[in-house]
Amino acid sequence: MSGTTTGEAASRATTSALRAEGLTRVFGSGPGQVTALSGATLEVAPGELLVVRGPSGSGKTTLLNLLGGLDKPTAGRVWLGERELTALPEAQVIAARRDEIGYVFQSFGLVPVLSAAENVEVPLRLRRTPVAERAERVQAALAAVGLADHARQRPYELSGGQQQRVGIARALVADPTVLIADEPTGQLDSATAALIMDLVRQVVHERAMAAVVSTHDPLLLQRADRVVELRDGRIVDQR
Ligand SMILES: Nc1ncnc2c1ncn2[C@@H]1O[C@H](COP(=O)(O)OP(=O)(O)OP(=O)(O)O)[C@@H](O)[C@H]1O
Repeated sequence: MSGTTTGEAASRATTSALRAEGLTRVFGSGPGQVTALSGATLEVAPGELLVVRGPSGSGKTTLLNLLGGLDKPTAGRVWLGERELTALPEAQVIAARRDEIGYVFQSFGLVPVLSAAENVEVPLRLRRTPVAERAERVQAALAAVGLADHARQRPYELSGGQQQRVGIARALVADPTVLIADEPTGQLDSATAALIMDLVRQVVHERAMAAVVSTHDPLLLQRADRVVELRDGRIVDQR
């Protein structure tokens, strides 16, 4: 029989898609040193939407960048499923970002000269998905965000909400296990923001992704399965 510790580790491995322990990030050195994040511990289950809230400068972007493997912590660890992301060599971190994590950005991050479909296709090109498979997956991802009829349009021909739908389709197309979205509604009016959060919630639940979404907007908190509140780089509330 396995001991308690092994049993706990096994059950955690099966229930949490993303986990962080004691995450700390210090920028700079000397008198200008800033502790952007201090000792953040959290976990996110598959199909769970975790919203990170907090005032400007509280450390939301710093936390999301660390969880998504876009930055390295000064101290602390991140696990992606059973693998410790923070212990992997850089090439494997890049592969994990490409294969297992979808990102959505506040400013959408679309390539202006590419159509909606070509933007959504980018992660599949990076993964060297066979050409024959790509078109089908791109169309399915656009349909999932309600943009099946906008595949050929360029970003400037789409509204802000539609552009963010393209951003979400791009994040979904490679079937990641984790979704990281930093202020995905920050550039949208409140009605569009609510629709985008509803969409994020729907796809996260349908596809059993572990999602971490940051927001300033208190109205969006009701879409969360769980909320983490940051103040001055510390988690002050988790519920
Ligand atoms: N690269 C960096 N170099 C120095 N300081 C940084 C850097 N990135 C963030 N900081 C500082 O760390 C703190 C947390 O910043 P962060 O961007 O994570 O906050 P935030 O909650 O996402 O803010 P906002 O809501 O305004 O985007 C701030 O004091 C910020 O100035």
